Amino acid sequence: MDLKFTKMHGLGNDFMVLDGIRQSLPEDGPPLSPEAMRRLADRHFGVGFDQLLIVQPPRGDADFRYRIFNADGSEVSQCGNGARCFARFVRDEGLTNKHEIRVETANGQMTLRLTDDGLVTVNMGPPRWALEDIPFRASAVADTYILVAGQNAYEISAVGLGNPHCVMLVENVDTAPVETVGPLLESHPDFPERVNVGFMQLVDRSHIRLRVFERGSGETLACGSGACAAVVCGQKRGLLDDTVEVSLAGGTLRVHYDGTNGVLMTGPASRVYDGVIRDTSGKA
Ligand SMILES: N[C@H](CCC[C@H](N)C(=O)O)C(=O)O
Repeated sequence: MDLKFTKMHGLGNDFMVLDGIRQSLPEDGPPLSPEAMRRLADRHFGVGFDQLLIVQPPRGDADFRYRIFNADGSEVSQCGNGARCFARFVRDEGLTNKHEIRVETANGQMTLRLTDDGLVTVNMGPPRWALEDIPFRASAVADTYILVAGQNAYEISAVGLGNPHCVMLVENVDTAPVETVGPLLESHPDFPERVNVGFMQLVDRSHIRLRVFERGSGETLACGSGACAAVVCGQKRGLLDDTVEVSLAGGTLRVHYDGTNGVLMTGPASRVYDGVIRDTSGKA
């Protein structure tokens, strides 16, 4: 079965986008076997991607259904950079002529707005601080927690943006222990569904630098939900203003949250090429 796809990225966080409207994909469950997805995610044996995104017809009153799989084959319910690419894809493909698009995810609805400057603003919904909504095992909700891992203790904040995030402050992201502490905390037992791990450097009250070790994909060049998580955690600690520029390895996102409505994330969405998978067994 040939499978058409489009390769896209949001600030270098890259995606394989499958059109589940004009080609038939399973209504639920993975579109391919987890081993086939992992193979296709490989940057030598496959297409190479951080996440696989699926565009599907809505089940309720939204415009589309939006599903997300990490490079390790795990299905998740949020991807901020992917949401911008989703909006760009459905517009470019003529699947909608709307500028404001409502998508349903496993976590509820999100609104994506394409603006005339070619950027996309995603309303990521409100931050979830309740422990069971992250999910995170702690004795009570707090601004920061001490997470013991290996021989060390780390001061982190924890928040849900439709997916779980922990965020720590670092002096300089360039020297942050992302490669070692990232995987250690990603699978920490206090995060029963694992967690995305953000390393945040404060530049000033309206500018941070950020690196994210993503659950199920490793360090990425950018993480949209991670940028939102870092900003709201910084705000909760009284360190950041309502609108913050987030500088990531792949570029800059703008995040706005003033305690009302939802967390608004604005940035670009790029289309790279279209392709066809001839062999979806994952053995090619
Ligand atoms: N790795 C994430 C999903 C992708 C998030 C990221 N690519 C974004 O832009 O938000 C998770 O397992 O929750």
